[in-house]
Amino acid sequence: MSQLKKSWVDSANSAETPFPLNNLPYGVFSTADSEPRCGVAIGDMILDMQAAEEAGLIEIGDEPVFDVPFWNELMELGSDAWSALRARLGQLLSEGSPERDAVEPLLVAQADAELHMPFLVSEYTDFYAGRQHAANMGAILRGSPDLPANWLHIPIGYNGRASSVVISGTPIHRPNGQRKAPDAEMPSFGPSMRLDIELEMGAIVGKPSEFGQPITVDEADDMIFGYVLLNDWSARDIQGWEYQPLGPFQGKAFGTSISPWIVTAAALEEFRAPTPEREKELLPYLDGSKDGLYDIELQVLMQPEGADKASVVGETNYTRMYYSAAEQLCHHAIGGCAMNVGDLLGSGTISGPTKTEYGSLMEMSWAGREPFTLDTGETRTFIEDGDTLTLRGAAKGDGFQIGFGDCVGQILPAVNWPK
Ligand SMILES: O=C(O)/C=C/C(=O)CC(=O)CC(=O)O
Ligand SMILES: [Ca+2]
Ligand SMILES: [Mg+2]
Repeated sequence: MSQLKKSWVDSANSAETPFPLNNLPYGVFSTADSEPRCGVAIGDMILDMQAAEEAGLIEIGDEPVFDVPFWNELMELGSDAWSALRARLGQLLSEGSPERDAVEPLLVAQADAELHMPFLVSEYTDFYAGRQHAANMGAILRGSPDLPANWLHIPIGYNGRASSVVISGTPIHRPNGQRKAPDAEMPSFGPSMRLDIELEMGAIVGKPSEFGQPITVDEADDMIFGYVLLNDWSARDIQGWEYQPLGPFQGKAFGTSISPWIVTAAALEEFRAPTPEREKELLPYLDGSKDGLYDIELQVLMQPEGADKASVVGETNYTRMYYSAAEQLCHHAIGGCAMNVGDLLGSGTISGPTKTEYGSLMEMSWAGREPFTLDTGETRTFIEDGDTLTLRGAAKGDGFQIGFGDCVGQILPAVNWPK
């Protein structure tokens, strides 16, 4: 395990900062006097990449890459460019850099910046690859923790909506929709009464695959540019009524929040961890040579409106997944589906074996039957209007961490309908 890499940016040299030189995550920011532009987080500052490129400090490719407010153009240049940029940023920002005087004026305080979507989401797919989550959902909804017959063989997924993916901090209206109580004769329309979160990691595809051409798990692994935290907000009552037999639709289409910084696969490399032992051997096309998960500690926090602090309601680790993002991506493309730069893959809800490790309120409250208590003394089953939900994550190294930046969303009341 490497050590903290020292930077001349003082705030980057602590065990507490999510953004030491070891991390260098990619985001998009604006300030009172600048439009959205690409930036790299370092300590409590952001390096303005557009300004760095204009100043000739960054030269990647033949044409400007940072004249646009998203990271897709860098991704499109391929993995040699990804490595070259990371190495160059390391030079510019490391302790003793001869270029410090040129770089320092291009730093902006994170406190003065607003963060925006770091990349253009091409398409969004969500998986169902957390074993404990799948067992819990079976127990709650179908009376048995037994997994569906295909579960140990296929990373199950559904195609979501890129248009529903939003940056951390975006408020989410409680969705209206159709739902039907089990004993009701007819469905009714109105605000979801079972509004939930899903704790997930999002993998970002940075290299395309060709239409009609399958890929291997190792190729898929190389295609992943980086990761974000992902909250797949879910309306359980809408979902429960609509999703048989074709899968989630409106119940998961009203908002999916992501954390603001793309943490690169390169920064996470030393935190690789294996998938759990296979209970059923996977078909050979799903074999890969690398450990496909990462040791990333994850938390879910909940804060009612007006409460002075958030309560930790769940804590788990990305290593709880059964399938890796590379396996999911390989499976996604195996029949010939083209994968594009900017595709976002949700891992599926991450839950561990004990109640404190559950990644959704559905599980924490066992479908509303067992309310849980916040530090404020209030109880919850599902989300109430005004509640703020936060996902937090970091890979913990020896004296440093690779943090993601929080993935935050507050729930607003449903929009009136009919208007
Ligand atoms: O098991 C069910 O009936 C429902 C499962 C989910 O809603 C989970 C889902 O959307 C995929 C995931 O995030 O794991
Ligand atoms: Ca999900
Ligand atoms: Mg360009």
